[in-house]
Amino acid sequence: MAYALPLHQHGKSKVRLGRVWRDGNVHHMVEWNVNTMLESDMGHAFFKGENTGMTATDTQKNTVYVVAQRMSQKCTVEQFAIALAQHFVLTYPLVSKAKVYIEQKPWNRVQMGGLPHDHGYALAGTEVRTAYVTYDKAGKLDVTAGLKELSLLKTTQSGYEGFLRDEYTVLPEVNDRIMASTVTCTWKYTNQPACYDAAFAAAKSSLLDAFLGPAKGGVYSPSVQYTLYNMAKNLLDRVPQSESVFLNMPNLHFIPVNPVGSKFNNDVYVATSEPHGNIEAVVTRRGMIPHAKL
Ligand SMILES: O=c1[nH]c(=O)c2[nH]c(=O)[nH]c2[nH]1
Repeated sequence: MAYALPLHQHGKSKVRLGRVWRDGNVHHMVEWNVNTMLESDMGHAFFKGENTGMTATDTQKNTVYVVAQRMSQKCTVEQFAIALAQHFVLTYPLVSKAKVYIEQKPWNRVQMGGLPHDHGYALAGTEVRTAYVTYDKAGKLDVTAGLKELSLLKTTQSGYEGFLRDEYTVLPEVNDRIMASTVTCTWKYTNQPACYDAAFAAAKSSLLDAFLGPAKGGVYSPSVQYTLYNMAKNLLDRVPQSESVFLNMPNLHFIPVNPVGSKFNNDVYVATSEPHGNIEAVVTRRGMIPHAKL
């Protein structure tokens, strides 16, 4: 039997990275999901099991981080994709064509009080507003408002230090890291607000303000736990009709990368969502009954 190999290619999929360019206190951040695919003169790998001259997919993944770091000026996803594709073709003699497909997450700089935040981002168009209502024969009405999938990120003003260390602990202590979360929050009303829309707007901005801090400079977070508690307190302060707040905040890790042949320079991160930390709490006004997790 004679066989043909009309197509072969190999690449790395879902190389997720964060890239931060720091211009003084003002930071620019992108999150990219990169997929590479190389067409190359590698028939011998298929026919004979010989890998000579093959650009391993692991090398392709490492190269994504290296080229991301080399983009020393803030660049577009197209410019990065061009640099990466050209690198593969110009570096490896057997590669005839590089195909680079990238998806960019819609992280947008948050506007706070009309000012662009120095280092605070929110994911566009993901947030869902929720309402949970019960009403019984005795005429008792309970209204629990909320939101979910509110994704927030800050490129600095976050750290995590002083935690228990034992033989299972390898996490380094840091006083500067990216903090990102997809917030779920519900709050139960003791009294019904005159306007649910206005109460919702106040609740949402209380969460954003406590997570990100002021547009200029932000606010330091020593942990997701501390920030979560401040977000809940802020909501209780600014929405006087609320009595109990539930918050769930996954800790979506951005892990510093040492690109091959170089060092982490507060610039390139592996963007992950699995596994992730998960922090949640109910915060009430003193004496109030906490509402159940929905
Ligand atoms: O803010 C954090 N809280 C944690 O509980 C935790 N655990 C961890 O590994 N990193 C972090 N960060």
